[in-house]
Amino acid sequence: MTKTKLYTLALIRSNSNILLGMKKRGFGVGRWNGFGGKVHSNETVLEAAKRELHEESGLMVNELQEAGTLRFEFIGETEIMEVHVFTTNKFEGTPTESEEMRPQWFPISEVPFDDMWPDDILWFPFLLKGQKFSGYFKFKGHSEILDYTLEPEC
Ligand SMILES: CNc1nc2c(ncn2C)c(=O)[nH]1
Repeated sequence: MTKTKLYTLALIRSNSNILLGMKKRGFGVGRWNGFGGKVHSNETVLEAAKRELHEESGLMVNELQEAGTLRFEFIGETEIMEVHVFTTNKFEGTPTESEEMRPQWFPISEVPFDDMWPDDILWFPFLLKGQKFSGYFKFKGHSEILDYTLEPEC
């Protein structure tokens, strides 16, 4: 019986740059990614997104725009990861390295997809255009996508 677990992912923009973090440990270690994590039972998805962003990057935000939803299945695992993706270009603070993440600004034209989750290159164009999206990815291990669906959502 598969169960869905909620996660958040926040991508912060500033002009033509995007803030990514190098994951220093745990799930996705060694890859650049947005900032996020698990949703606790006593908080909303939006509250979790803001909390995780601050914990991992030091940035504070008042608002986050919903950018899309990604669901991940990993062959052999019963949990479906449901990742709620957010974005904003309004934030306070300076990106600060945490135990989890080493933040770095990248020009949009230089997003290091080769060192990111393999699905990112597929849905980033929707994010960058401000087109909401919904995707489902079936992974074998952490680097092979067996199949996927990805569509714009209004
Ligand atoms: C499995 N692919 C994937 N997983 C992510 C991502 N961000 C957070 N998590 C847990 C991502 O971009 N791709």
